[in-house]
Amino acid sequence: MDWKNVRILIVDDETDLINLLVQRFTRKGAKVAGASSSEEAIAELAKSSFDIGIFDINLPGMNGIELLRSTKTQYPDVEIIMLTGHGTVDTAIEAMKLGACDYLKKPYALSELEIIIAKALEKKTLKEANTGLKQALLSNSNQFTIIGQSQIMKDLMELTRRVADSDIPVLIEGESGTGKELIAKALHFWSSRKEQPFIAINSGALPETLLESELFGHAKGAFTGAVSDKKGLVEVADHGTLFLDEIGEMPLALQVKLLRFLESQEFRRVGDSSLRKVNVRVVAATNRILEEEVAKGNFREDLYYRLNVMKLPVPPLRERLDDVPMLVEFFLDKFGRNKNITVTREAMEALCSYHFPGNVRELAHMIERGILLANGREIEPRDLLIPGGAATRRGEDLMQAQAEPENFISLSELEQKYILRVLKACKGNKTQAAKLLGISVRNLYRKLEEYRITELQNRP
Ligand SMILES: Nc1ncnc2c1ncn2[C@@H]1O[C@H](COP(=O)(O)OP(=O)(O)OP(=O)(O)O)[C@@H](O)[C@H]1O
Repeated sequence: MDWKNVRILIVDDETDLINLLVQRFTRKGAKVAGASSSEEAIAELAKSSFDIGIFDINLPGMNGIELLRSTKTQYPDVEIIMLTGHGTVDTAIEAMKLGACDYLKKPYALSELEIIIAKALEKKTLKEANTGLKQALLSNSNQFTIIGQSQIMKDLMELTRRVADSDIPVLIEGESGTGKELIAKALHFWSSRKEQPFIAINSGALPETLLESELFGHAKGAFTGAVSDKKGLVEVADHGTLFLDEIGEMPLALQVKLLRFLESQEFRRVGDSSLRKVNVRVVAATNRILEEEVAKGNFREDLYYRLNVMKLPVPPLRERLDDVPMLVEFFLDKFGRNKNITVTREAMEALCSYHFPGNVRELAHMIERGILLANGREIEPRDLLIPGGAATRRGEDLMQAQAEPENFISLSELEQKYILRVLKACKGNKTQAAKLLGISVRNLYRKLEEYRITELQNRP
């Protein structure tokens, strides 16, 4: 095995052992860091990137399993080997379920550990080679979390589980950012195909000819630049799942070929006459209403009916606002790196009354940015940069001024008018007004004072 530049993180509370391993692996050419607690390990992981993590299960404070869980969520590409003590085989099995690539019982011979490292590295290299597939995204990570306690999400999860193991194609419909790719992953990782590849490709990202050769492969010389035979993604995904994102954008000519493939699992590489057969489960997603695309002539009706046999509609976030608090907690954990960052009640209220045109993706970005802007303190509504405050959706009319320059007013004048208007709508209730404006009550009072609005309000 070539140890050159392999980046390894060793986490063990026995510093002598760390030193021994650091010396040994560094001599071989690896770049090695050591940490004697999970907290130190988290800091190391934030500082530099690693290929392999070797974690002792028994660590003081946050234990190795928790460290594994957190690392796999934040840095899924790190391959992790767990070191276990006596009687912790159950924990080792749990670790494997959580995404550890292997485990070793203490005491162990160094040569044993080196073999396991070599295997982990091989696995990682293989994954990376696959990831290199042009325009395709290969995600072997079975580490995904779908948050959703609302009835509508529970029903969707239930349906997803029920259809996961069937081979029929599935159509996932939903607005952008609702979590369609997560549902596609769930369909794969909750099925018996889970050990096989999950290949995702955006059907709208490539011109027709390139997309065809990506999907079905090509023979050497099939077109300029086809310097060798190339497997299509349907072959790479053999026995696994092929996820066709943005299916509504697929060129019509290719839709015919896809339909043929769905019916027979047979295809021909571009420029090659031999018929090939694979076993692939196809999952497609769209943020368009395909039925409308069919009516407009942009999508083939026969393909639509084939895909529509099993449809999973993913609801927009505004239709399941009761999921917002849990999602907020989830993203605080994810982006806050266990620093226990919280949001103020006002911020949570502002989030719970926002309409999220960008759905869960927008919420994730808001929290990530909020953590940055709050810089260690509790996240307030202003840190979330909710577009125009929560009330904008109903305040659109203020934007409808005639386009003549003389009709426009200054921002502060607009703010003043807007605050007054919201206050009036809330019958003077400042808590409610602040909520609609997406600011804290304190901030509202500050603005009222600044604009002397109380006086204005009291005018006859
Ligand atoms: N229910 C959920 N729980 C946790 N994270 C979620 C959930 N839904 C979406 N996300 C996160 O939001 C982001 C967007 O989700 P995803 O990419 O699956 O959406 P999409 O519907 O496929 O979007 P697009 O149509 O734009 O491709 C991702 O980071 C995803 O992990």
